[in-house]
Amino acid sequence: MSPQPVIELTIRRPDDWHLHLRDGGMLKGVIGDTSRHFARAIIMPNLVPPVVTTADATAYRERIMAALPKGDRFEPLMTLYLTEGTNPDDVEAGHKSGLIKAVKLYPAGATTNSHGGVRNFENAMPVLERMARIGLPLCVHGEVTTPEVDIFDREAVFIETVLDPLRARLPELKVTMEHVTTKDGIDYIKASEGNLAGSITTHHLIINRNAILVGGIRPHYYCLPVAKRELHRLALRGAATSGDARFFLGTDSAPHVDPLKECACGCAGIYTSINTMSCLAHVFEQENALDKLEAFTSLNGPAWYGLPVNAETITLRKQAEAVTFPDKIETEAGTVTVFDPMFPLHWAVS
Ligand SMILES: NC(=O)N[C@@H](CC(=O)O)C(=O)O
Ligand SMILES: [Zn+2]
Ligand SMILES: [Zn+2]
Repeated sequence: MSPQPVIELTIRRPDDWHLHLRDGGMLKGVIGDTSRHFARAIIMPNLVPPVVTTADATAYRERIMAALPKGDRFEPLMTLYLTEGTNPDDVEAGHKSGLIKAVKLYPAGATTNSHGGVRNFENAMPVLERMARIGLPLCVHGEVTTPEVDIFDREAVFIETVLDPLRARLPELKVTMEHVTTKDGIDYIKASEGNLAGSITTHHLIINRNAILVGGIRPHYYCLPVAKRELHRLALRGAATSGDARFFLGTDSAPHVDPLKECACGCAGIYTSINTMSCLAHVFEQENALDKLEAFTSLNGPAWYGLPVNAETITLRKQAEAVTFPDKIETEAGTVTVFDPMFPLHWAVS
């Protein structure tokens, strides 16, 4: 028998444009899984209490750097959590200092730790106007929270009733639609004239909503926005593997300890930092688009955020034996279940 051909792919070192690192023992337990492969990441500010001011972000950045494994090089790109009381001058000063790379909009009640988010958008307009003026991107969790709107429709309704009117009012504002999960979101971004881009997670390229509900309720596939129908997954895959510069990776890796996932009211979030690059190589190979992986993970994001691409590279190698990842990782905060893509992975990062 002839040996299996080795397929190798060298790409610029990737970045993660949407990441939850948490704090304390969880931060220490998960950061190495990101810094192993990724050079930079947009750090989500939904801590308890949230990262609201430039001073909060400065202190959080220091805690992240202190938790980084020795010898790893990693740059956290800090964000601020938009509240109705956010001070535009503080945002501008944080941006000018180089610390703040984006401001994050959570509609109040939309997701984990979003109760301090925005209820009345009028109250956030002064900050949004300032951001439009200084070119600071707004990252949005794009879901409405209206109880009458079905959870599977919340992204589409957000685009129509919140995002589109906001963009019409502030055309200069740069908006990143975070973790796009629907064909509606993909089509909206593709139809935009500019100032709009979208991040796509690893898991939404792999699972549809069956993963959560078929054969039993599976809390480790529950995240927000919730995974949608197959047609939406296919639209996401098409966009991610197209090379279109408006789409880039934001893993939304969102660790919660198992007891908070496996209970009567489980938290939303999927932990993918550790096996994301292997999963993505698999997906891009399935789509015959390995030549577009670098654009998605390493080129389109920096271009959107106005940052240089990474000088270093990583090499992905396809091997005959499956690459194994732990089912769970142990952190000082507790055990975290790792995303199971439900197929064997053969791509290893060397
Ligand atoms: N994606 C998730 O399901 N959860 C995120 C919040 C978020 O990104 O909406 C979290 O912080 O746990
Ligand atoms: Zn979100
Ligand atoms: Zn997130």
